[in-house]
Amino acid sequence: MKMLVVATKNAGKAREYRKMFAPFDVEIKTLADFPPITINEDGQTFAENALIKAQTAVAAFNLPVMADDSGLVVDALNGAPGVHSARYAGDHDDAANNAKLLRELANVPGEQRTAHFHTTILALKPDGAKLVTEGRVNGKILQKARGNNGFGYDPLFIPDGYDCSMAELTADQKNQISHRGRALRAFMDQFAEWWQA
Ligand SMILES: O=c1nc[nH]c2c1ncn2[C@H]1C[C@H](O)[C@@H](COP(=O)(O)OP(=O)(O)OP(=O)(O)O)O1
Ligand SMILES: [Mg+2]
Repeated sequence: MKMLVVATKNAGKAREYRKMFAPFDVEIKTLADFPPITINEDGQTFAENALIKAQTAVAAFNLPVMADDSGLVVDALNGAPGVHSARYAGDHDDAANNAKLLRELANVPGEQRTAHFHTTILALKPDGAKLVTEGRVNGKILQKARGNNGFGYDPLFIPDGYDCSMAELTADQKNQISHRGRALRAFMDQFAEWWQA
């Protein structure tokens, strides 16, 4: 069976990838399955950070790697938190990040609270072959958190066309519409060709 390392330390992402890869003939490992490595996510874009994650992991493990750099882009905040989503409030703390987002948007009325989630997936083989796909989902930022599923900013994000938050969807429902689900479907369309190349 093909073995692919998903270069993430995020348990929420790892859970989503394991579920989405389940129908395919691919064994998924994550960084939790290997001795710890340090990844400096100092890129200016999602694509740069995804490349940094993938290159660091390929150099450490000499295995095919897939990295995910993602985040929340809020129009009224000129695109913040964007590539800084994970450390928006200082350290990697979802509750603190959500609280800061609500504070920053305190005076922004409902119709101006538009936002989207973005994911760039970048896969890299030790021979340098690359595969890059992207996905996004548009929505709005709620005034108050709702729901307990998912992770990160999900309790504050209401996808367009829905009247529940991303954290009130089941895992399957979220994967059907999410930035990550869309990026992964585009990825799987090209996966076999990339793997064999
Ligand atoms: O579906 C999502 N639902 C809610 N929030 C999300 C989602 N997807 C990304 N996010 C947020 C979480 C984190 O604040 C940031 C990702 O940052 P990002 O650097 O890509 O991931 P991370 O540091 O958590 O794990 P890692 O870099 O090891 O993959 O955007
Ligand atoms: Mg990160």
